Amino acid sequence: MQKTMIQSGSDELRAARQESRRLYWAVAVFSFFANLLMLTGPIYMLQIYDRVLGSRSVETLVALTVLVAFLFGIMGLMDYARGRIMARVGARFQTRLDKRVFDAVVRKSAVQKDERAETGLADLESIQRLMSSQALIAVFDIPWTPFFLAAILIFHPWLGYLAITGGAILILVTVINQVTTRRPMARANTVSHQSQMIANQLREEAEMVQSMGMRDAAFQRWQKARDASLKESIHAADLGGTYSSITKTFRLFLQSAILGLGAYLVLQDELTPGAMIAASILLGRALAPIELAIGQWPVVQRAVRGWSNLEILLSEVRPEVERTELPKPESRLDVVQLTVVPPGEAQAALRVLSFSVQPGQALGVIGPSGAGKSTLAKALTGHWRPAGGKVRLAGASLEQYEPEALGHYIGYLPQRVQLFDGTIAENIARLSPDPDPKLIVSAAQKADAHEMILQMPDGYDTQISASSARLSGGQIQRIGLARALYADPILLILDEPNSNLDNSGSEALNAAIRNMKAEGKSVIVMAHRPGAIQECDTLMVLDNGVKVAFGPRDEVLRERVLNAEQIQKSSAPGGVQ
Ligand SMILES: Nc1ncnc2c1ncn2[C@@H]1O[C@H](COP(=O)(O)OP(=O)(O)OP(=O)(O)O)[C@@H](O)[C@H]1O
Repeated sequence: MQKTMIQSGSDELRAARQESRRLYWAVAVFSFFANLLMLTGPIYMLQIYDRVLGSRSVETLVALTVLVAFLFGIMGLMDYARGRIMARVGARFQTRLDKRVFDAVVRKSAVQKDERAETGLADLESIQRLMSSQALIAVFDIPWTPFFLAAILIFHPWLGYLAITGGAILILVTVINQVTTRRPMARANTVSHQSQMIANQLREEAEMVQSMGMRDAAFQRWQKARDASLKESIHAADLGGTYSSITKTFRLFLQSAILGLGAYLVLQDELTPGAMIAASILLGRALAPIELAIGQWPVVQRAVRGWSNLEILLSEVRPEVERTELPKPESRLDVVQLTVVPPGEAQAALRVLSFSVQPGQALGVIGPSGAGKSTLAKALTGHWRPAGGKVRLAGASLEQYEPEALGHYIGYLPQRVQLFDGTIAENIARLSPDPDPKLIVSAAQKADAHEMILQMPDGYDTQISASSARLSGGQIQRIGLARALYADPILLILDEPNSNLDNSGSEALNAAIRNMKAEGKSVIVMAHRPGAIQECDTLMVLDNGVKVAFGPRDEVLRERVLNAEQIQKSSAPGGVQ
């Protein structure tokens, strides 16, 4: 994606980060004092070797040690305080963006399966982890590295040169580490995510996998992805581990080397023993943040990847604009020259389709498989945006309504009903945190699900799972219908509503449609089975995304029967040419 195109997402992330500006300053101040107090150790050593050992004064030793203990105590407190602040900076960043990223993930996934949307929430968490990690604290310590190196330089130029060269080598290793491990780590992450996805899908469809004897084949498929993931992560871990071992060993060697060089300079009378020890401690301090950054590199890289994914996701899914609240509309639907192209497809699934549904009317939409019925349902619920034309509800196009409100005005029963982990009541109430029991029961009664629910072990409070293992297809469809009716919609869109219903279920469905009509509301039914269009006043026939017939139900049906007879006659031997 072009840099300019991800600008808005990038701005949003930066703005969220900027909100903790004051806390960063606080961390910087604490880091200043913590690092300043880091000098306690070297100064203590200087005093011990060059003063106490020379004067043999126990009082000085005790006084110095008490002072040092106090200063180390303060340093510990500073370090503890900045750690706590950074943990809160990370938490604040995540909380600030949780809703925005969650909305973007849901909105993006509702339209199309998208890898960035799949990892969106984990991406946000990875940034939070980095913000709360030692790696970010190291960022506040790194500016002190030159300062510590300069202090060594003051003790003796040779020691300074050795320290600077050592530091430069470590930084070089860090950069090489960054460059060489970025790709393998990203790859390891992608394949691990893929294998996880395969496992999830197989688990969700466990019943089918088991009953169709697919377990071995499924295992092999998963194992292939798992092996690839393992191979990549071993490769990434090997690389990362190599760099971390090199730096660790090199740093230890450097610490001895500086002591060796210091001892040589002491022998040459160019340095005091205290300065030799102090230089070694200072070197350790100077290089600690670099080593820490290398050790925490996977956290850094994951967060960097998370940041750039979120930049793109948030740029693609812009924040919802504030809309002027419209009154609850009357149930008049006008579809004008509607063209819909399914996401990721080049070809339109619905082409220049126009029709109207008046309050109190029910429209049936029929047509062969792939004709565009479900596509129409998705466009009418505002789920898929039109590539051309408009869908108007009481004169206003769907985009003018606030999406949450639109979800209440339009009740939708999708072709494949998916329930959530929770009670039946919570499912009917669309997971509302403040459900209305009267509305739940009334919706269930309208969907003829009330008696069925009462027969469940805990009635409305029966726990069901997303896989709906304890419910039959028809029961799921009835609960789905109750859910569609819960918010007292003015327009009901039913996609193959009776595919799993028995006779009494179909009758209840027709009663619900009749009820809606009597209340002056409208209904659109996408159907294969004639039972579902029994209550429809008008009928539309779709074929290959185009309206081929529209009119009063019986007229359209008669015409179709006549057409079919004519086609039959014409194809019969000796028929019309
Ligand atoms: N999510 C999608 N992504 C890409 N193309 C899609 C998607 N959903 C539907 N299509 C395409 O749109 C066209 C219409 O499909 P649609 O599901 O609307 O048909 P339908 O009339 O509901 O069929 P059925 O009666 O079998 O449910 C088909 O060619 C299909 O391939």
